[in-house]
Amino acid sequence: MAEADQSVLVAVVYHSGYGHTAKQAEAVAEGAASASGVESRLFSVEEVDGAWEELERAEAIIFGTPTYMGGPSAPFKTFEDATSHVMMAGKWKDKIAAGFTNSGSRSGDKLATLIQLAIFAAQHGMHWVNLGLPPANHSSTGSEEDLNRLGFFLGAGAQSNVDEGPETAPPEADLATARHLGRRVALVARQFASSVTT
Ligand SMILES: Cc1cc2nc3c(=O)[nH]c(=O)nc-3n(C[C@H](O)[C@H](O)[C@H](O)COP(=O)(O)O)c2cc1C
Repeated sequence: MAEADQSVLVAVVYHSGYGHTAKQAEAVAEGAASASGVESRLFSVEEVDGAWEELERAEAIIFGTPTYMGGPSAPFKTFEDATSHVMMAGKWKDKIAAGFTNSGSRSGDKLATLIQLAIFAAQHGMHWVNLGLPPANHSSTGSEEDLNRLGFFLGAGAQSNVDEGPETAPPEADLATARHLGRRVALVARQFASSVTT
């Protein structure tokens, strides 16, 4: 945990097969770093083997994966399974956690992925932070530009048209929603770190 004069660390661990969820992950990390006194680090699951110590040092870890076949992608699940030794040692207990996912369809069963990420965090004894935005784009005055246009509560959702590359998908509204989640987690982590007494 950070000392009073140290910056709070928010780590983002993600998988992305084709680059779309990577864009969402970058936005989450950018949002986290926008909070003063907070440093964010981005790790793909492919590079996580060199990052265990840094993850242990982090006040918060935000998990992100594309939704494949109605759940986290296989590489992300491999990462989850690789954390069993971390879980047994209680190394992430009482850290802050949150999650995000991106997929091709508006729904695409993304909620199942967010629920799985929340269960994963709970198995580690982490404290789950939700999205904290009202559902948008659900009335005649809503639009595709709204924050949380896909209407999730548990975490951040994004939707990438399957015929577009990561240069244009997911759209800006979903990236702004991701930035919101990163900043929200950073503020909670900062508050949590400052209130920890020994
Ligand atoms: C194996 C596979 C399974 C997929 N399953 C779903 C799904 O269940 N729901 C959905 O909406 N999109 C699904 N998609 C589409 C991806 O979620 C979508 O293309 C996403 O943007 C990919 O993110 P990435 O570029 O980060 O890998 C699937 C794609 C693949 C390759």
